Amino acid sequence: MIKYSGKKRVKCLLNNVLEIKKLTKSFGEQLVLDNVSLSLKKGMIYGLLGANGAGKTTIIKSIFDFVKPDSGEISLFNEKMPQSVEQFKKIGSIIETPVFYENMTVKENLLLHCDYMGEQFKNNIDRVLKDVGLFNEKEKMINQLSLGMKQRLGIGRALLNEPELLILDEPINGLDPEGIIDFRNLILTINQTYGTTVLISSHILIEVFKIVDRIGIVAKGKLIKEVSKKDLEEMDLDIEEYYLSLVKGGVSV
Ligand SMILES: Nc1ncnc2c1ncn2[C@@H]1O[C@H](COP(=O)(O)OP(=O)(O)OP(=O)(O)O)[C@@H](O)[C@H]1O
Repeated sequence: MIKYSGKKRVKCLLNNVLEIKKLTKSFGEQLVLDNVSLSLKKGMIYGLLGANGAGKTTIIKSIFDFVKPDSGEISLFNEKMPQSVEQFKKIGSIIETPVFYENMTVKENLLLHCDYMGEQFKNNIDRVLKDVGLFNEKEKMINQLSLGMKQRLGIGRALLNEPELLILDEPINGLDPEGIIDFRNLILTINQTYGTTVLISSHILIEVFKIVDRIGIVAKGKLIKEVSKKDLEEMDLDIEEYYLSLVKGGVSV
């Protein structure tokens, strides 16, 4: 099903692809990130889980330098920020709602993305469109797509450059049940085939939990807990109950 031209990457849980240390950010009086540290090893799928307004998007925007942290340090592929454009080209991303040129077709939008990311990725356009179920819509204008179709296209665009790191902010928002299942299978296949590292932020706990290796729970700007899925499963804990016990702060888990 998925056949990118990139070399098959070996899953290796040794190197940190992303490392965030003691990130702090305030907007005016509001402390939005409070000393957040986390790291993603190569090949890991990491779920950043938290309520609306918890700070997930601000963490992600800081990785791309769209938000300037007040303090802290971010390293991508073992290099400290600020990053070169070439480093960012190793990433595929969705940040908030994917934005497209509305008066261009699906295919034209992806071609434009390749102008920036690399001409060689034009060969991937048909494949990613098939992978996200939009091959038959490739000549449609963006303004003819439904919300869920735009979300699928955002996922396709994020995969176009055969990224080493995928950063997906709320990727399943707007997807129908079939779209969510397709998304899950697609991410797992890419991760297992190419060793692609994945960071997914979401407030849809159960769905994201199905595919992650590790979760970090963000509440009110703090990373209040990191735990591996394996450990949670061994403790026989339900992700929703676990999450609620942590954010309500009553139970020590
Ligand atoms: N540019 C900004 N100026 C002022 N406040 C901001 C700005 N960006 C985010 N915030 C505030 O920072 C807090 C965290 O927002 P953020 O978007 O990071 O949360 P989130 O966890 O991604 O939420 P959601 O799940 O709703 O997307 C919120 O209270 C938000 O209002």
